[in-house]
Amino acid sequence: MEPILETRDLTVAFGGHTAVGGVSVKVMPRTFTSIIGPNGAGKTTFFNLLSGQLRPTGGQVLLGGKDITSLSPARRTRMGIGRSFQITNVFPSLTVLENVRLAVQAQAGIYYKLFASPAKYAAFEEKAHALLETVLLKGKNASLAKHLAHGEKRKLEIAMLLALETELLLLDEPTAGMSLEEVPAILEVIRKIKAEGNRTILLIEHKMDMVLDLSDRLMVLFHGKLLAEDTPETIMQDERVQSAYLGGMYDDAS
Ligand SMILES: Nc1ncnc2c1ncn2[C@@H]1O[C@H](COP(=O)(O)OP(=O)(O)OP(=O)(O)O)[C@@H](O)[C@H]1O
Repeated sequence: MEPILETRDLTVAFGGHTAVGGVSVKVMPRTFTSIIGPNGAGKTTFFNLLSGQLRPTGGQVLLGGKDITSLSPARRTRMGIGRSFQITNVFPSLTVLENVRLAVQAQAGIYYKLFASPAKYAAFEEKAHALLETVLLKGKNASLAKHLAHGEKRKLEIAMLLALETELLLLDEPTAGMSLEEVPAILEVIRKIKAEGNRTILLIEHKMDMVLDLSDRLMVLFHGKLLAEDTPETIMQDERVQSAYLGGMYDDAS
């Protein structure tokens, strides 16, 4: 099987500082890969290189075997890379359902005509309902987005990301800023998306219990370099990873 995503010697330097250095990985379709590493290891920068927010100073990004290194973020989204912050806006004064319906409409290419036709409108709304069910936010359909709790807002963002229907999902710390009580709900949402089985998911996450629960593969970034890439079992026994742990790699974990 061909990898859906591949990086070859991917590198970006800011001034004299190499934030991501020579990272070569292959991600197989419909797998779940978590990217771990301490603060400043280059995880978000690596995502920026995949989604096109940043251009590398060296190396390549390939999607389905095609070199996409010079393509814009919008082109990459159309080709199948979805990243949560690419959603331009959660409209705070619209309801949860309206926000997701607009994301569904945008994916269908209907931006300006709010009511294209009653049949289409009903189909968009039905899809929005289904997405809200996936992210366990159905009870909040009628709430205004601005009234959601932080964890619920993240769920809304995930529903809007799913509306893009990209095969690849880049999730950058979906539990960031959440209270401990909110974390299990997000874990359940991600588990559910994984169980649907039709996506390739890359997750940046510090919460190791969550990472071990979800991942088929782990990538460990350390000072911008790929320290290891393997199954969670092998990674957890890897001496280099262990010494990185002992060296305080996860001091910041919560
Ligand atoms: N636009 C930029 N200009 C200069 N330096 C940058 C830029 N973006 C990232 N860096 C630097 O690159 C390094 C990697 O940062 P990055 O945010 O990718 O780390 P991270 O692994 O995602 O960390 P965290 O876990 O804290 O989110 C850091 O030293 C950061 O300061």
